[in-house]
Amino acid sequence: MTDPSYRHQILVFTTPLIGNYGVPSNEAPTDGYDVGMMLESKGIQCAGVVVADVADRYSHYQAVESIGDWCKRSGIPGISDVDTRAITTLLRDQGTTLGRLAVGHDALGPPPSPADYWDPSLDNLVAEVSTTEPYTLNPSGDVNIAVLDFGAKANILRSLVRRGARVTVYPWDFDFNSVRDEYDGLFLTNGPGDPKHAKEAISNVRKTLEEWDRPVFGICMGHQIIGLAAGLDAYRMTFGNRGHNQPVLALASSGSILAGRVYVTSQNHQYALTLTDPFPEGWEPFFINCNDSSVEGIKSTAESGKKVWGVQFHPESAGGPLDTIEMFTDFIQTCRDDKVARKGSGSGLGSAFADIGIFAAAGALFGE
Ligand SMILES: NC(=O)CC[C@H](N)C(=O)O
Repeated sequence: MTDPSYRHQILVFTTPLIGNYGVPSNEAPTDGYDVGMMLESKGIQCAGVVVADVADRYSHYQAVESIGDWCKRSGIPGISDVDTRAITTLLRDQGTTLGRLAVGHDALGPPPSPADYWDPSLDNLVAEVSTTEPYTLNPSGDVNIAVLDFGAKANILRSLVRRGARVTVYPWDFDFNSVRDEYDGLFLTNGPGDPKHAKEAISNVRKTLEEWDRPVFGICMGHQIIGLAAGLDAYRMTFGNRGHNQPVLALASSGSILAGRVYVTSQNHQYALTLTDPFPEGWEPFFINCNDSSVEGIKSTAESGKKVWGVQFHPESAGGPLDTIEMFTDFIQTCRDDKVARKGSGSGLGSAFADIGIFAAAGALFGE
């Protein structure tokens, strides 16, 4: 509910009982990074919630209020005691659709005309959720990472900072090219809506990809922006991919140590990059979704001399499986090795991201 990529969406929960753990406080971050402790952003981002059975009585040692009180305090409507199985069946047949919440007379009266609905996908939602001012987290970090904020989930920022990075977050339309030489790497975040609306970001990132050879990593919207900047197209999916159990295959052709294995991932997206053959020069597909064969990742080819990766899924997955969390470790380590190599004190460091072995330290997967 607090993932900014869900901005303006009504969420229908398929789990029948919602709210029994209550809602935790996001205040007083004890991790010191000032992105909040628990939630994925400062508050509820979705437009409404639909649940079968809402728990008014909650029980969890970290809970401070019920989901009902939280929604009320946030001005977000919720509806319960509806048959979410029937709604899910409908959505699974016709795909994601425009909708409204109505009770009493409103629900019984004549349905609104299509013109009464606002389609959020027609607007640039990124501009609504991005930071308006740059800010820096962990100023003493040893590797300098710039983040373009399309609606960042807090756990992306936590995942960068926890690995020792100094992180400066810029508004979505900031031209990173004006400061790029100060940075060891660029990160592009997730974000809501149709990626094609973020035109300024696409053209800025295109320039970066053409002229800069330091590491770039993008997640979800960030991956779509990299793809559009690289010359791929994007389309609106009928169903989108959501939930915490989306299987993705690392393609054998990617030449990566990950190749040929399937990872379970957390996802929330409605748009996807179009799979073309051939891919634009200098690029190759990295991951493919095992359920619907959609593009789940792209990377720069070894021959291109670049170190750029985009993944449609969420390696930072809060909550969700941690199969791919080490992509953050490898991104930061690649930036660090690259920095050392640039300073001339490295010897053969800066090996390609995908070859370091995302899963080399299997134990670390469980240490996160
Ligand atoms: N989580 C995301 O970044 C979503 C990306 C984009 N808004 C989509 O729906 O495809």
